[in-house]
Amino acid sequence: MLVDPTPRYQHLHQIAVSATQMREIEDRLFDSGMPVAALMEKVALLIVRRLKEQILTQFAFKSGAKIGVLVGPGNNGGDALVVARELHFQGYDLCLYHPLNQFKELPQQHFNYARALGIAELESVEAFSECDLIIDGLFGFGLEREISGNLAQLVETLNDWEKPIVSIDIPSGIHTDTGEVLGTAIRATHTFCLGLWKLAFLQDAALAHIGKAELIDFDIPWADIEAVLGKHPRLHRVTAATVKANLPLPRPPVTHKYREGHLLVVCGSRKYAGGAILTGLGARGSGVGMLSIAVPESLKPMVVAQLPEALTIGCPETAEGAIAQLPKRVQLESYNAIALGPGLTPEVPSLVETLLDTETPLVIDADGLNILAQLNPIAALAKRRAISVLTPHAGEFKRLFPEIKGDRLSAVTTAAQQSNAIILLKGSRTAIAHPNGSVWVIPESTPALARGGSGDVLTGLLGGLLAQAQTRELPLENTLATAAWWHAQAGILAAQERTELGVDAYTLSQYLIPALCKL
Ligand SMILES: NC(=O)C1=CN([C@@H]2O[C@H](COP(=O)(O)OP(=O)(O)OC[C@H]3O[C@@H](n4cnc5c(N)ncnc54)[C@H](OP(=O)(O)O)[C@@H]3O)[C@@H](O)[C@H]2O)[C@@H](O)CC1
Ligand SMILES: Nc1ncnc2c1ncn2[C@@H]1O[C@H](COP(=O)(O)OP(=O)(O)O)[C@@H](O)[C@H]1O
Ligand SMILES: [K+]
Repeated sequence: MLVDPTPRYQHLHQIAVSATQMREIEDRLFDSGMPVAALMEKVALLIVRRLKEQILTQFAFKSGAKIGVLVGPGNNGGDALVVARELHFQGYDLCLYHPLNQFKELPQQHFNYARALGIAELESVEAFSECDLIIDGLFGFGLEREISGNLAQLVETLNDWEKPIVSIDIPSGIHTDTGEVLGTAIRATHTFCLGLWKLAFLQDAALAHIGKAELIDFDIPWADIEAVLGKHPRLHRVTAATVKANLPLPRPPVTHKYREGHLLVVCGSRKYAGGAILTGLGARGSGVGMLSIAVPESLKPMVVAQLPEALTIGCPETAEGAIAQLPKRVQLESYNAIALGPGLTPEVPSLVETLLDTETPLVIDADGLNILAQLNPIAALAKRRAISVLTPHAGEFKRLFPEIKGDRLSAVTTAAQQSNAIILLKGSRTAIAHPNGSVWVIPESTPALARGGSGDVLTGLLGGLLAQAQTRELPLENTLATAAWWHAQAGILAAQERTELGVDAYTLSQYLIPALCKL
């Protein structure tokens, strides 16, 4: 079974669908006998309820407030017309604008009734300038081509006013799957996503348009979801519920430090010493049983001062102060995981080649990725027998996989399949793709993390959890998703307490444990 219907709410938030999948699921509902008009009515009433609870109270709109409704030709417009009718009955001052003259049959009926009720119809969008709130029911998941000409102008005019805009299902102009702006798109302050999360809500490209997002559950039967997505959906929205079941907690009462994972961090150079410290602090936050840190010999006293619990390995260094090689006594196979990259400098490719040759799971970041990019990454990774987790940001991703184009979710999926490695593509909505095709996305984060060093903390945290997962036999996919979710939550908590400007990478590492306590 994909889902147990009892905790519906939890499971509903762990999946997301494409426009095609949504249409297939809806068709199953209609084929089973649910009347389209009844569903539209139900959805619209749920929207009205949340509008009143959330938005109309938030902006202290009394009944009588003026609300403009932008109505499109399809069912998205139909939803908007039912919402308009209900708000009209509840005493709000409604006006409609429908820029396209044709309607599908059901929206046409709702339009006729709205007209019969005397709801005002506007000749142009300009009159919306007097509205307190605008509802966007222009296009939903049926939009397939670019918005252009007068329609595009209209959308831009609405955006320029910077009024509160509530989009129904998806901001009009956003591609439901890729999140791309098709010509132009509504910049909503709130979006009510209907039924199931659409992929666009997990794409960086759409985020500036979505505003605050909320899912409106209209009781799609699980059997229909499962029939379309399969028993094991490939796309996972990572939530607190995913994570709770996959932390290396509680620890067994009888254990010892090596049974709780031994991570080797290979990071830092004289030029970029901080990378080693931040990666070490991320690893410390993971609770890993034993932490070893290999750094250039000259950095050893600094690392000992910052991370006294770690076993610090001083390495021979180049004239520039990069690690030249690992000391011979270091047995790479004795570690449960190795995290490498932050602060290494691109100077010594042979170091990365040595690490790639091991049969120990690797987390590769930053300069580790830059070196890998020069080595023909696909060939280098194909030779590996153990797990490789690559953690590129968008720039590093391009250097590693210059041929792969397309939206973030499909690009990261392709990269994992081509390279036979796990690719964690960092960004506002970090996505982790596995060679078997499954993708895990972190749906909630904070721009406070857009700051030098936050990725280094993630590398350490990932490495530490991966090492623990190896000894505790925790599921790999869930473990990596847990690390990325936890990192984002630490950022969110730190930003709540210290503002988005108060989340430097060191501070972020100090919020890992408080974020866990909150969970
Ligand atoms: N089924 C249900 O009861 C439920 C459905 N729901 C709601 O239905 C929505 C999906 O409805 P939908 O399939 O009717 O598509 P929608 O997004 O309204 O737009 C399609 C229309 O726009 C037109 N058009 C497209 N692009 C255009 C362009 N660039 N410029 C101009 N025109 C363009 C296109 O024209 P055509 O391509 O056919 O020429 C077509 O007429 C969904 O998002 C949700 O809100 C939910 O409430 C759940 C219950
Ligand atoms: N706008 C954003 N919203 C949420 N998270 C972000 C945003 N920008 C960056 N991040 C996160 O911050 C981290 C930055 O990592 P990275 O780019 O490697 O920086 P560095 O190498 O300086 O540590 C990643 O985890 C990324 O997902
Ligand atoms: K819309």
